[in-house]
Amino acid sequence: MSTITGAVQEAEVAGISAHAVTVTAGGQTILREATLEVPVGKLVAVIGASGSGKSTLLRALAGVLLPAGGTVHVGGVPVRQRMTDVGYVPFGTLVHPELTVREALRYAAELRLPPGTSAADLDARADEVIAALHMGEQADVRMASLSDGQRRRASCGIELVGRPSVLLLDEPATGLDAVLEQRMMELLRGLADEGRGVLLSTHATSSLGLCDVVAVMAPGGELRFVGSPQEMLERFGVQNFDQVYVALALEEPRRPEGGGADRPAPAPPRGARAPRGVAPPLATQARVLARRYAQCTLRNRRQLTILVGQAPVIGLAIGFALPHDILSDQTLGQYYGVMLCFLLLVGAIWLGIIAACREVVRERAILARETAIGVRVDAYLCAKCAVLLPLSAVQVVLLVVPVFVLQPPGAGVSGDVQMLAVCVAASWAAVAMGLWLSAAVTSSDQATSSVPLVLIPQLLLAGAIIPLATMIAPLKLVANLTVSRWALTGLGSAMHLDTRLSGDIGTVTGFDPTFYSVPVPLTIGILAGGMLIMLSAAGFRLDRGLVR
Ligand SMILES: Nc1ncnc2c1ncn2[C@@H]1O[C@H](COP(=O)(O)OP(=O)(O)OP(=O)(O)O)[C@@H](O)[C@H]1O
Repeated sequence: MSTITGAVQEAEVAGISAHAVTVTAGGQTILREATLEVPVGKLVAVIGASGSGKSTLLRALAGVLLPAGGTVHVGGVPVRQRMTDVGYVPFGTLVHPELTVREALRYAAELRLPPGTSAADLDARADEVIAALHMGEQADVRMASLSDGQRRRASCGIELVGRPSVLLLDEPATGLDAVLEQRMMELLRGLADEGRGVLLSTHATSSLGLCDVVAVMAPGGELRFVGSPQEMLERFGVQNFDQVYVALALEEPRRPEGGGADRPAPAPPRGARAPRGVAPPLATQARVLARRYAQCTLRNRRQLTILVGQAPVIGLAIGFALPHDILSDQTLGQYYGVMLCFLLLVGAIWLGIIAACREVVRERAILARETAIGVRVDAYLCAKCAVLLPLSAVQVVLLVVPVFVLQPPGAGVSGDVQMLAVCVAASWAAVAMGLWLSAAVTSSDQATSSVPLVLIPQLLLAGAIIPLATMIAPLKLVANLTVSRWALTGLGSAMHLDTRLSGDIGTVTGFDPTFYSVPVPLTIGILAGGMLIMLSAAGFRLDRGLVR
């Protein structure tokens, strides 16, 4: 049988220990002074009623949640300084459905193994983990096509690739049938026997006999008991593991015992070990993440077709909506010129926001995990931009060309090119806005339903429906901060609307020719600046929002 023993021995291994860890949330204590140790070579299970705090304990141990009190150490060093030593598999699966198992593990290896690891070693590491997980047959199957149990194993493999000395798994057996559950527990037993500390939370009791230690959580976040499976049966006065839940429900709330808070803090081992992991440099991270994102985007054919396909449809709709040859009309053409610019920018902003608004939030859990092992948020956002910006440039070309064919703006080739450039800049700023939105929400549904909140002000404040000159001063100030206002100025300037707008039409509509007399490169520069500001805001939001 393949093992990953050699890999574990290469690194200094150390167990994880929590002392008197307390977690509060929403004004309540959800974990009370929990003390627990997971030494290397041991398999530890945390059981307990739903809502008793098992996941909270794991998150605190994994360092993804900051406890209100107590300490968590790996090899004597605070866990937050040794995140790369801890493999954490939250409930559910942290995988990209578009990738195969081999590809996912290969990317994980690139992000987790030391910089400079050769391509052959990265491949070998992915193969080694596939073999250890007995997933040879599924190695080239996409995650989306795997069963739940197989996906869980693959999630576990993604963490194992980095050779963690501690592995924490939140309910890895939930939803598996009895046979698969037994196999999962045997796999975890094997991983512990190979020399790492393994902790899992579980509701399943049939395989608890495989564990060295069982920790029992009682409602209210109280760690009621820590000991061997046999000691647990004796402590609760029951014959089998299932009955522990019944006995626990009948007990009064009380202070922890066994491994609870009464124990003194475990002394850090002498010569506490330094963190092992050194994350790859920013550029390498950005490259790996961009490759992975591009691969996932290209594989998601239906989504890509919708994104790209809607651009010419919107373009044709704009082109046909305007009356034929109206732009050459001496009077109305000026008004329709403004409308043409407005519709183009609305299309460009729409395409940018829609392409980006779900792209962070849908992999938020993966990002949280990867930032914990050293992936940088700026590398992540660069990778998003490396894919989304070219994609939205293509969309904008497909939007603009039908419009120009059906309604030539009459600004000459250089004017057309400038208009195209402004539309691209507006869509890129909108991509950044979409990424910020995606970073600020917590679900894809929230992202989609929040799009009008950012889009409607862009429509109202552009200066086409309500001319800027007629706005009250505070609104004018806000309008000057919108993408659409500068895109309209840029497009109108490229179309020479300043000279085309006559006083008559201005009197009727409120349009001001000076609004369109800004150099086009300046408007593009302003849009680019806006894009950078919004990307920074997205990065700031992610930096603050991923770890509590
Ligand atoms: N962010 C939060 N804000 C408020 N309460 C929270 C938060 N996270 C968890 N809780 C509460 O803390 C308690 C423990 O939650 P936790 O998810 O750790 O329980 P669990 O034992 O893992 O449950 P299950 O077995 O159902 O997964 C629950 O009552 C939960 O509602």
